[in-house]
Amino acid sequence: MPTESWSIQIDKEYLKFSAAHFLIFPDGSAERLHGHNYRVYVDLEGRLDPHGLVIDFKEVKPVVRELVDELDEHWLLPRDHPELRIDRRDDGVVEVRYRERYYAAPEEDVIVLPINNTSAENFATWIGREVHRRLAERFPDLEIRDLKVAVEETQGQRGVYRLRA
Ligand SMILES: Nc1nc2c(c(=O)[nH]1)N=C([C@H](O)[C@H](O)COP(=O)(O)OP(=O)(O)OP(=O)(O)O)CN2
Repeated sequence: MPTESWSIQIDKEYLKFSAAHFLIFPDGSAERLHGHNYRVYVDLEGRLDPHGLVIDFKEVKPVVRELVDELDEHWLLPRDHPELRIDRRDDGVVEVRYRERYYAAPEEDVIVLPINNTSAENFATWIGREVHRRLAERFPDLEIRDLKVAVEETQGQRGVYRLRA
């Protein structure tokens, strides 16, 4: 028996954020601190309502937009890496230590995310869970069957998170 499904896809040039990061590799080596213009893509599968909509694009885009705006122009740090230390000083400076490295930055420039490495996959995970949480909160009747969020770090390479209900 064939099954049918419906989804919306959001791929907008303005759904992007610029951020600094460094990735830590499995052998413990780490990239230099550098930045990317990340782009975010969202696919959402749900029930088709009597008006022929899964959900109005206009309801989803602001949720993604507010997330990318929150991340934009920050240094993104992983809270849960086992060897990276992040300390907030009383004078509003964040100190970051990784092995022999030491950095200090104003706390308003830094966002510490609940991830273990600043990979595109982990950014997609954090954004995907937040999109799901915020949509569920704002649209309690929305039935999300499948949500896919991709984060493109450099052109043509993306980390993808998928949540299936
Ligand atoms: N699975 C992942 N692998 C890598 C990630 C990641 O997020 N997930 N990230 C990086 C780097 O942070 C990096 O900035 C991208 O590196 P690279 O592949 O070298 O990117 P380029 O587009 O500059 O590479 P080209 O040589 O132009 O193809 C690394 N790996």
